[in-house]
Amino acid sequence: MQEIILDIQNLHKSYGSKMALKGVSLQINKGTIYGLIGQNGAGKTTLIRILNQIIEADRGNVFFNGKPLTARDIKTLGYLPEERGLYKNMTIEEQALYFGQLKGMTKMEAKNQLNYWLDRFDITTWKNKKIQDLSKGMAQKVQFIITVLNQPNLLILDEPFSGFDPLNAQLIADEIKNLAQQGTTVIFSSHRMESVADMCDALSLIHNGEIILQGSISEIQKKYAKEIYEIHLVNTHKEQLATFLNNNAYSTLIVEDNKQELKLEVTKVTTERNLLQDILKLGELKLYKQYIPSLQEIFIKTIENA
Ligand SMILES: Nc1ncnc2c1ncn2[C@@H]1O[C@H](COP(=O)(O)OP(=O)(O)OP(=O)(O)O)[C@@H](O)[C@H]1O
Repeated sequence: MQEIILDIQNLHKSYGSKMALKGVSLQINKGTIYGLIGQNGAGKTTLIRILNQIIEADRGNVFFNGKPLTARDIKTLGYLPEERGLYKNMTIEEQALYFGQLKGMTKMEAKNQLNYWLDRFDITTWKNKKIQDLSKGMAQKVQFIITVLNQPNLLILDEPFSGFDPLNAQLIADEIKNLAQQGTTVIFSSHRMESVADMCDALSLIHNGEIILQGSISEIQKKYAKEIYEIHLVNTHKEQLATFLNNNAYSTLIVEDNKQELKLEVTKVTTERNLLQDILKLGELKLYKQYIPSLQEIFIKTIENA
């Protein structure tokens, strides 16, 4: 059975009259990568700041490993904030020792972990470089190392790929997946919806402080895939087509009608009718395919309908 590591119940948070979170609840299983997705201003950072205890919720509960989340748990968290915070005048090693010790590591533990990661990324020669001498992407890599240095149980990453070129973004993505495989639970927050499908096992889509879509990626895709069909027909019977279009059992969009071929996108509104039988009356079938929308399409439609 899956073990729930984080149980967030009915969180509310307002800034003055602005309600940033309006009753957010979600559960995250241990060792999974969980996406927090939403447009700018949706409430993602507010939720993350509550988890990191930078701010307090007005109402609601957070349970970590079955117990209320407290300041003690901070040492077992890793947080990569959207606004990165490294000391420009410190060397990478000084930085690692400083942040490692803040998280309760000994100097030796911090050094060992730093060496492990520098070696893993093949950048051992960087150890005594100052942050001010690094490129933006190099500094991002160091920030990632600092975040995972204490081998956190829960890793919270806010837009982890911003500032990385595609190659380095892939490198970091692989490391995140690797950590999850070893048992680290990862919260991955992003407004870039396309990067989520590849990374996450499950997600919550937040819109105006509320969760409007939630579940595992496969559940979400299955749910949306069920009802939509891509259909191409030739030699269409116009009258029967008109009847079909007016049939309440389907919502039909004509994608293209180029005389030779009619392309339809049909959504089943009820399960009572047999779509294939109905379609076969309309003409000669060239394509009948269940349409699986991309996550990004699902998100955009869900937000539009919210
Ligand atoms: N300190 C604050 N004071 C007042 N309003 C705030 C404050 N922080 C956030 N907000 C408001 O709360 C809402 C949620 O903001 P939040 O930063 O949580 O969104 P987000 O999903 O992280 O957005 P982004 O993707 O742009 O980082 C927004 O309307 C924002 O303007």
